[in-house]
Amino acid sequence: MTAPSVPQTTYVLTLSCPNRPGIVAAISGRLAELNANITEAQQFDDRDSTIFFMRIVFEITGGQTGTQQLRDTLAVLGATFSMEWALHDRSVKPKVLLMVSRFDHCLVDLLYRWRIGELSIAPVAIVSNHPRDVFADLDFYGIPFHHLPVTKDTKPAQEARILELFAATGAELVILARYMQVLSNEMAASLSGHCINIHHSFLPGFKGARPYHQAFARGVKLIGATAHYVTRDLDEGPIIEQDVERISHADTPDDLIRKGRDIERRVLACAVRYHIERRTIINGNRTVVFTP
Ligand SMILES: Nc1nc2c(c(=O)[nH]1)N[C@@H](CN(C=O)c1ccc(C(=O)N[C@@H](CCC(=O)O)C(=O)O)cc1)CN2
Repeated sequence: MTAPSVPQTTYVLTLSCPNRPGIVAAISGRLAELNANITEAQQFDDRDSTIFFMRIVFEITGGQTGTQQLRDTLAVLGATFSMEWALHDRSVKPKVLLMVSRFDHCLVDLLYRWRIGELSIAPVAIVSNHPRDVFADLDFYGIPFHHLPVTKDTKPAQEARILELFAATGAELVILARYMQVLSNEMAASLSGHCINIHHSFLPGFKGARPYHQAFARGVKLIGATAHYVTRDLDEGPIIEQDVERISHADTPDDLIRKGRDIERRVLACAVRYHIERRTIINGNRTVVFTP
């Protein structure tokens, strides 16, 4: 008769704290006491800010008691080292709220990656400032769609409804998949660290609403896309991922928009994956990204 299998959980621990000797030894020592098996460990010591960053993936056997004991141990470590830490059970798919305006290429790409199991998310809502019929030929696979048109007067109320939806669905990430409304300072603050935007330029170049036309007018030879955490300052948030492609004098603005779609899709998908795999830690107006 086979022994009942003890549940095994894989956790991702991310942390940051003022740098000092002994942090890694203390953490790995405590995890060893809990019979945790570390499978990945990455660290970065930011000399500029003197902050230490770390990401640890480990497996631990044992049910609920294990988790609470683990959290208690980390709380003590956190107090000892003045640590900000987050523990994520890797089997839990993060609930995600997707936002889009008229251009749906990034939304469709994310939904495809989710549907084939490449992106381990749980989409809970799609929000647009345009009506459902703008996306008439798109299948949203039963994900609730919310049409929240935004004008100068309705913006505060519509943003409040988005935050209500965020809370009611238990979402932990908002993805601006070409959502072309500037979020208010209050909205950006409420979603701080939980909202990723795809900007269709290689930031810091060509901020704002029409970057491809700006790029064409400037005559650049490379175009790009940037995924960043959203802050109150438009297109200024901590960058998670960027990519570029070479273009030529022969490319029209429409050519740039076409070539840009592919860059936007892959940059946003990559940034979302890094975020949900807890590979990103915000470091002031920058990020630490522990890439695979
Ligand atoms: N607080 C923030 N909100 C948003 C950000 C951000 O970085 N911080 N990024 C944008 C996305 N974006 C570029 O990536 C962007 C979106 C919209 C505009 C803009 O000027 N919009 C006009 C209206 C345009 C329209 O209705 O089509 C406006 O809001 O007046 C610039 C850049 C998402 N939000």
